[in-house]
Formats: sequence, structure tokens, C-alpha cells
Amino acid sequence: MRAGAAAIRAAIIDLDGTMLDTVPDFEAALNGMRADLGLKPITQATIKPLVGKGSEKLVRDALLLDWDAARVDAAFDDALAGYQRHYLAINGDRATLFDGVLEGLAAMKAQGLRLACVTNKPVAFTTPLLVQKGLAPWFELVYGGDSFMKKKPDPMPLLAVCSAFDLAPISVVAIGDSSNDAEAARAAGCYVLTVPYGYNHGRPIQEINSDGIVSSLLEAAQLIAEHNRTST
Ligand SMILES: O=C(O)COP(=O)(O)O
Ligand SMILES: [Mg+2]
Repeated sequence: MRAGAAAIRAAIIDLDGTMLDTVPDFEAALNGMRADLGLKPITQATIKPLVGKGSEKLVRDALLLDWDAARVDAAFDDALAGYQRHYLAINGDRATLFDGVLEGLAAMKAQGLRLACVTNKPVAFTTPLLVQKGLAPWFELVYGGDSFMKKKPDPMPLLAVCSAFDLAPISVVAIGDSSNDAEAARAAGCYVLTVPYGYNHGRPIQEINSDGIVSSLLEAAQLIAEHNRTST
């Protein structure tokens, strides 16, 4: 982020891998689905790099571990429905907040930033999860992977936030754990900060072109405050 540039007025925050460690929930739901199909359980280590591109891609990849593409295609609709049923039954039971999330959101709000959550998780999973984890009250806007025609890494959901907030993208920062978030932010013209503790498709966070790596949302809030002190 450049000194003397426009102030940041809003933050768009990712969910899985940024605010919540949801891999234990994905493990339960995916293995519930796999058991229904006669497949053996897979581990969190296998699941972690598969998370981030939405439910359809996750279910497909979790079946491609065992089956060829034709067999996955044939079983896909039932598998997805089964996965959704299992996920809704356990949503949030095992997911935990990462350190500094609530403190970071409070610090951003105290600075007067407007907050939106943009995730590739379907809205039907996202809304109850945000409520259960005490995150819902912080966000003016919540968009999921099925809120628009396109999901991250497409800029569409981020641009929709900028437009709903009536802010130029250069006044908005996206904060996330993966290349999805960074590519969407760059394409939208927003700033982007990344956290190193998430999933990033199994790749090192340093590979991502961002405006900075922050150890927590609290550190992100501090960096934004610093930027805004020197902004025009
Ligand atoms: O693909 C998912 O369900 C997770 O998506 P998110 O990292 O954008 O929250
Ligand atoms: Mg994420």
C-alpha cells in the first residue's frame, strides 16, 4: 500500500482459511458423502489444498481421488446433494476462529471501515455459520459463491461490494488466504492483504502478488490504520 494514496474506507474479508478454520467441518461433510458412496474416509491434510473454489469443485476433487471423470460425472448430482445435506447437519460444529479475528474486526470497525464478507462458500452455509461464530454482526454485506454468476477469482463479487458501498475499488482492501482472493482483488482494482495461516490451494503464500502478508486480521487493521494516516 502506497503512502499518499487514497484512504481505505472498506475491507472485504474472506471466510474459509481467513476467519475460520473450517477444514474439520469439510472433513466431516466430505467423509459423510464418501461413506454414502462406499468410499473410505480422507484426511484433513488431503482436504486442505482442495478448499477454496466452492462446493462443486471440492466435491468433484474429493471424488476424483478415487474415480475417473466419467464416473464422477455420473454420480455428481447425488454426491453434491449428499454433501450439502451432511454439511448443513454439522456446519460450524468443529470449525474454529483463527487468532486475532474478532480483535481485528473490532479494530477495523473502530477506524470507521465498512466491512463485507465475500466467500466462495454457498450462502446457505455461510449465513448460519457467521451467526454461530459471532461474526455476523460485524458485516454490513455478505456474499457467497452462489450470490453472483461468477465467484472469486473473478472480480464480480468484489466489484458488487464496491458498488453497494458506493466506493472506488482503490478505497477498498480485500483480505484473504488464497490466490483466489488476490486475483479477484487485483482484477477489481482493490488493495489486497494475505494471511499465511490459511489454505492457498497448498501453495506458499509468498507466491501471491499482494500488498502485504499480515499474521492476523488485527495486524491487517494496524496496517490499514498506518496507510490511512499518510493518505490524502
Ligand atoms: O470454497 C470455499 O468453500 C471456501 O471459500 P473462501 O475461502 O472463499 O471462504
Ligand atoms: Mg479462503
